[in-house]
Amino acid sequence: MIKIKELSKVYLTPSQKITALDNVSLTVEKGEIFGIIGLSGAGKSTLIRCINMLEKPTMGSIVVDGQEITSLAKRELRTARQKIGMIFQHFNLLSSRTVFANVMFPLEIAKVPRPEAARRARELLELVGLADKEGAFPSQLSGGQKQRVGIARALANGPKLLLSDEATSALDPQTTRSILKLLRDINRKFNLTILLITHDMNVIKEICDRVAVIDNSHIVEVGEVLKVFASPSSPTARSFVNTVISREVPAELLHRSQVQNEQTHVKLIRVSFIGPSAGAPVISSMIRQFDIEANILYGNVDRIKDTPFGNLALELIGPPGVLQESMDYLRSRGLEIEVLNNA
Ligand SMILES: Nc1ncnc2c1ncn2[C@@H]1O[C@H](COP(=O)(O)OP(=O)(O)OP(=O)(O)O)[C@@H](O)[C@H]1O
Repeated sequence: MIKIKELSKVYLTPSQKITALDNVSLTVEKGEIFGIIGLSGAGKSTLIRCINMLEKPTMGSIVVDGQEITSLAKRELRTARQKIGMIFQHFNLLSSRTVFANVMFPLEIAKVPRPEAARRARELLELVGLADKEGAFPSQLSGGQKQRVGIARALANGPKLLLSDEATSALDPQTTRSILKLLRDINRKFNLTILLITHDMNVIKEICDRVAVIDNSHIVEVGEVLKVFASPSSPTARSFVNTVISREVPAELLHRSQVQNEQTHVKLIRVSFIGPSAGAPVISSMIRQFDIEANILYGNVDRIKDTPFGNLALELIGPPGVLQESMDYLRSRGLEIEVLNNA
């Protein structure tokens, strides 16, 4: 649905040259919810504005739904934009228009005949759960309701792609969850591709299929959300994952000696497991099979989208060869293992 190749964006200000995106390549598949996460200033908004054709890239190519958008003429640009819906952090509703008239707005611009436009606007308000608010003005709505209007408006022209620019950042956690659930329902119902940018790893965890981590104008990691949570490979991804799930092992445990004596070593490992194959039976069968001692230091089970995701820190004590065999065994059963006291 989106193919970005070697995209760069440099802003020229009177005093300096700012590279907001540097050689970014990325593919978003049709029907997926793709999240881009990064700290403030990383380049997220610039990326979404390039995809939305609000910003012209300095270099590189962006293909949306088979069409190269970086070289479109004005008229083609208008038509291409109608295939892309967008929702915003601060909703961007027209305050002088009612809820109904806000949803009608893009349909008026697209010159859809009024009866058809009105039917579509009402259908969309029904879809977002605001059928009873069509005569209200934005100032009479809560934040969550305003974003629902924003979503209805973004869907008015039947876009193939929905872009979300920090759409839940101004909302409380409960409202955030309800808006994310609505986005997921819409994604499933219409097989609509959603690209969202956020600085909140909870948003990624809640609804995204894949995530790209952007740091300092570069994409530093891309992968399935479960995979990135289980084994983040870049320091930036690791610190985002740590904001959501506790993966920290107390320093005093990390610095304990690895060697009790020649025959008895200590390995501190982190085990991650994904899906219904909970880790516990695998761990207990490891303990039965190998002559080692295993102490659980901490453990938790979380959910990423609908999939259970567990994290366990274990201290394994035994002969070095047997420790290695037991870790190989865990890996052979599909668990991710990270040795924490390798120093
Ligand atoms: N119009 C502009 N002119 C000059 N510099 C800009 C412009 N827009 C963005 N920048 C700069 O480009 C870099 C990336 O900004 P961008 O807004 O894309 O980051 P971001 O990840 O979206 O941050 P935030 O989460 O704070 O919105 C920053 O250094 C920013 O100051």
